[in-house]
Amino acid sequence: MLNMDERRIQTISQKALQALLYEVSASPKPGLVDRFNQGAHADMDFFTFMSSSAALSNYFDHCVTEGVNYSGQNPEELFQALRGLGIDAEKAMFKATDGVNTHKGLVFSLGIICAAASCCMMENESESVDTDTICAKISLMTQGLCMRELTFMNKSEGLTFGEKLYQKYGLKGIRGEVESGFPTVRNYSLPVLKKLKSMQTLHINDILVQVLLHLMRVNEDTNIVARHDLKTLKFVHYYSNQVLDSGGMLTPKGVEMVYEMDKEFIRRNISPGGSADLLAVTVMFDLLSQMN
Ligand SMILES: CC(C)(COP(=O)(O)OP(=O)(O)OC[C@H]1O[C@@H](n2cnc3c(N)ncnc32)[C@H](O[C@H]2O[C@H](COP(=O)(O)OP(=O)(O)OP(=O)(O)O)[C@@H](O)[C@H]2O)[C@@H]1O)[C@@H](O)C(=O)NCCC(=O)NCCS
Ligand SMILES: Nc1ncnc2[nH]cnc12
Repeated sequence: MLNMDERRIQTISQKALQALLYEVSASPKPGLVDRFNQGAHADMDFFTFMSSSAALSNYFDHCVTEGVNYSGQNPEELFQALRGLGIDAEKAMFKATDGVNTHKGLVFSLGIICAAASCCMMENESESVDTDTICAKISLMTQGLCMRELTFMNKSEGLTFGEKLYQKYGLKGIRGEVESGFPTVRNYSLPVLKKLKSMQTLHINDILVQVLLHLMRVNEDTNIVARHDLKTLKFVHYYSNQVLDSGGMLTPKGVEMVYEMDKEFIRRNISPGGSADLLAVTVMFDLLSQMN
């Protein structure tokens, strides 16, 4: 039987599911799956993401519980306990999507955030916990991850894209983002989300697309580099800047440019999947910060 505090902590997993659903629903997202089209993806659509999200809901509950179980203990052990859950969740995702990778990045990122948030809430005996505290815990949980899995990796076969891209370009991808406590979210996208929400005139859909553009102009998205190269990543940064300079989702001209950008990305087969993931992470931190 859960007591009041534990029931409250369990709502963290609902926020993770909401973050997944908000991310895929925001439209139009250049090159990504959304309510309007499949973006630069032949093998998945909006409904694939619904199936995947539903399949992951139990996983987030388990991560929250693990965070509670490991409160007051070594954060690195909490991370190790999560990895088995993450691998099982990836299997559940692939089963629900007939083998398509919809949420691999978010299984990793949101799983860690769920566990870190519940762990911090238990340790601080508080009903809410701020983003900096959760991110500091995440850094402790994952410290040494890049060195262990990228710098001193000693396998030469069966490398994931993330591992190959580190070897080729030195990009740390999602591991670097997590180990540093999500600096791209804390420094760029979360302040933009909070500012746009405080204006109280914009629809949440347009706010989310605008936040995505801000992410796309700075994020070292290994998903783009895996399909293309560093030049294409620079092109995405440049293009996102141009659209934001015209106002993005905040002006009629900017909105026109976002639709044009979607067509151009589909034509060029560009999918900013890493930025989509960080959009969901941004939403998650915002929802957690409103929990009190
Ligand atoms: C630790 C792992 C998650 C790392 O996996 P990997 O070595 O593959 O690492 P990365 O490539 O660096 O990243 C994995 C996914 O993270 C997303 N991502 C990339 N860059 C960033 C970034 N800068 N910030 C945030 N997130 C980022 C990205 O996910 C999105 O893309 C996915 C689609 O990818 P894919 O199918 O490869 O690409 P497509 O182009 O669509 O394929 P084709 O159509 O061309 O065939 C999608 O999922 C988005 O979410 C990266 O893909 C992992 O290996 C691991 O350890 N897993 C075990 C589970 C675990 O430990 N869990 C821990 C529990 S907390
Ligand atoms: N909406 C989306 N479209 C394509 N890849 C994604 N990865 C995470 N969200 C995505």
